[in-house]
Amino acid sequence: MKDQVEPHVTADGRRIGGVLMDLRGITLRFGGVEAIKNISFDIREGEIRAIIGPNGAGKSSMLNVISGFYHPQDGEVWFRGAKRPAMKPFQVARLGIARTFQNIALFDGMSVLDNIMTGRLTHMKTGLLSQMVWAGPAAREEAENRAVVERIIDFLEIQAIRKTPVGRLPYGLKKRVELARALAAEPKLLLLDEPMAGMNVEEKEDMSRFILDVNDEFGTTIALIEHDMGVVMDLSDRVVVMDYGRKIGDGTPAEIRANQEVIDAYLGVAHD
Ligand SMILES: Nc1ncnc2c1ncn2[C@@H]1O[C@H](COP(=O)(O)OP(=O)(O)OP(=O)(O)O)[C@@H](O)[C@H]1O
Repeated sequence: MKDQVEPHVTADGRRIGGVLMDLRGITLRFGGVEAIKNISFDIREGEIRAIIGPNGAGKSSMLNVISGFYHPQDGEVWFRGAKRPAMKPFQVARLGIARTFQNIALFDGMSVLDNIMTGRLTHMKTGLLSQMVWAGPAAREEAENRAVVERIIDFLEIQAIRKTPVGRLPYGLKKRVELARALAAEPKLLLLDEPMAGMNVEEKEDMSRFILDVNDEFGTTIALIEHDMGVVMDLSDRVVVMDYGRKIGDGTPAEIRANQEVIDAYLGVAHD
């Protein structure tokens, strides 16, 4: 379906724009293991893009290339029309790419609010010292940061737990706080590493709704890895399928469902 890769408005009224991230011929090796084999695909502005594949296919490695945790031996990463040089993850974050992790990475002893505030660090310009003495620019910046965070807390419906230490929260809410922290960075591209892993049906429904709302309301482009096939097919505009480090499918959920190589490699095989 050629028209799906041109800028267009989706059936539900969302605007999909030009290429935001372009991965060109990415190859990543760990010693003798080729985790990613010459893979190319793009992520378009405003879309929800899924990366799927059986265990060990190379999905996490690909997400780690996108977020700057891994540097591919071959290939190019283009972001917002420019070739991205090898960067440290915090530099990639400053470009406007935020992520969540497969295993929740929050500070258990800190409140929900403070955890989400850490997501603003990439935006902070004033030094720690001026923040401590509450000097003018620092106070203004703090107020701006608080405003962004408060909006996200409202949006994700976590007002009631804002003061609660994260360690005391049930799993589904921790995942939501992690999403909130990533959103606090106001990313152009949000990377979600198995956002539904370990969730019950109700929690999955909530998380799906929030992902769709974030994309719709903030216009955030989202790339996600997810094992739950129903969720992937419902949420995504386009899906990349990996198997043994290769790309074996790339298209709309309907195209992926009809792709024989994908069915053989993945969909027909019970997972987990
Ligand atoms: N840090 C590493 N060092 C060595 N080998 C690695 C490393 N990370 C991944 N690999 C290997 O690269 C391949 C792809 O792994 P990766 O974790 O990216 O797959 P995945 O599709 O995310 O799998 P899963 O669904 O199980 O999380 C595997 O063979 C894995 O063993």
